[in-house]
Amino acid sequence: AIQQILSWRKKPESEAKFPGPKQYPIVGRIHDLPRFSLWLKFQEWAHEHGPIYQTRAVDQTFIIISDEKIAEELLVKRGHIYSGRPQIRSLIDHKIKPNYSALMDRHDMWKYQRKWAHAAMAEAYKYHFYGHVEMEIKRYLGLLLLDPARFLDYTREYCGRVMSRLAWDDATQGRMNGESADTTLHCMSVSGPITNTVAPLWHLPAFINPWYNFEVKREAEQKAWWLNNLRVAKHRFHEGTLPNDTWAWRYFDQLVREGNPSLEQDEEQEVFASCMMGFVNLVGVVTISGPLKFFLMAMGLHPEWQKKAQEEIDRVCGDRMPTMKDFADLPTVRACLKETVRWRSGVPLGVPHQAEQDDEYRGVKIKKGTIILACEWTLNRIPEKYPDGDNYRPERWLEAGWPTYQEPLSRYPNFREGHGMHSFGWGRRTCLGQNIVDDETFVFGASVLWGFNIAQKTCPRTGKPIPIDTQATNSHVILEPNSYQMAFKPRSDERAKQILEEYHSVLGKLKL
Ligand code: HEM
Repeated sequence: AIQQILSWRKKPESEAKFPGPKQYPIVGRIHDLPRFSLWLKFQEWAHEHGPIYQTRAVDQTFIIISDEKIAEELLVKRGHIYSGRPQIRSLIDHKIKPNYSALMDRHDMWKYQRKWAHAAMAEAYKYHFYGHVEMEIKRYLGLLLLDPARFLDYTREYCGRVMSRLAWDDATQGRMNGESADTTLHCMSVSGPITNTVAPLWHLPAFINPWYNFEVKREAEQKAWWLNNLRVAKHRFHEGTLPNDTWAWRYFDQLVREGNPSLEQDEEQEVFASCMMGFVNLVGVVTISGPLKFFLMAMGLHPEWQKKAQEEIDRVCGDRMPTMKDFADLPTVRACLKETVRWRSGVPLGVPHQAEQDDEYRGVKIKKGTIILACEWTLNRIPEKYPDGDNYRPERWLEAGWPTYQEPLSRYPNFREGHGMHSFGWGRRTCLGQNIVDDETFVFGASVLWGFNIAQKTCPRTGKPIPIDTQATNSHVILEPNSYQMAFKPRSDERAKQILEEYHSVLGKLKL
């Protein structure tokens, strides 16, 4: 507070500023920032103050961008300035530790981990993730048939299993992977521990600080779990039983090629490697399960689009289950998925960037340390690019005349290129998961719609559909919708039989 009062006295009156909401002494505008659905407040302010505005929470300045061009100018063209990450109060030293690739500052460790993960992902994409996505979907459909009420659980587990299979050849860790991701996301979100908003509480001494103690335990358990997985995988590599389509195998093979055939490493090196793989593994779960849960919701609420996609699938695949080979022929399925991620963003605030040095933009000085947020929720509702942005309109990707329409439809829309790629962030920090998002969501969407009709559940008392609040989420940085109900019915007895047969055919091959 004293620092602020002194800086007000020093500040020349005329210093140019971006517009923004009225700021109050000391608090700035922290008092009316909601902990849940914060993006709605940012959207409201964007309508009031324009595509770039600034606000303050105590002594931290934020610049909020709601325009693609401005975001590109700052976060891409000036990526050498705006690619840091801000401190999240309730995580410990995440800017420098190996277990937080996406939350580190840009230093050599970040560069190494990012390069490694990018190469591993690109290699696996060449082989469409070695068929694991298609194997896991057969398990998922079987479970959906047997126990449809648990569809939300199974959806997250499907995503966790694909990642754990790719990382360590151990899909059984998929459930734990999802839970661990969820807790980590809670701890790093404004909707999480109160210490993320009332930061001074974080500095209470450890013996009366439940938030700090929780975080120390959470982080230690997660790191120990990752390290154990690495060591098990190393043991299996030595034995010759670790499949070569895992990231762990790729890493050990690299060590061998670098002249370390015995894979001797000290603990620090092992921790580094286990965190590098563990983090990619972890970040790939909820990022995909959130959009998939919203996709099922959208299909239940928009039977007309469900029907269009099913007619397309039936025309192309008939009685066989869809696979990645059908990608080019199922644009309606892809449009429904792409529109889901636009309509209900999985990362609605974007991931914050931080200015690494002083800069000036449009005549306004931006200080080192300023946090820049390109608000994804607002970007997805810019009327010129996304007309009728509040509504679910997959036709914007399918029909000429819409600003986001792109040809050929055998290629667009997708999650790797073309319009709407701002969902995956900006410049040097762009998401590394686009390839797997493309495959995993496509196989999921096409297969579920091939096998099932999805409808809102009816209340047995009123006879009316049970309402779904499509905006109710956990408000994490990467979010999932709150629990909701939906009815799944196999589209025919024949399809149900096929789903069960396919389920049995993979049981022996999958780790359960
Ligand atoms: C629809 C799903 C997904 C969306 C919308 C999404 C979105 C994002 C966004 C907005 C960022 C921050 C970019 C920035 O700071 O400008 C990000 C970063 C990242 N994403 Fe994703 N993501 C998705 C799926 C995935 C998956 C499946 C993986 C991995 C398997 C992944 C791995 C990463 C990593 C490693 C980063 C950190 C990059 C860095 O800081 O250097 N993402 N993602």
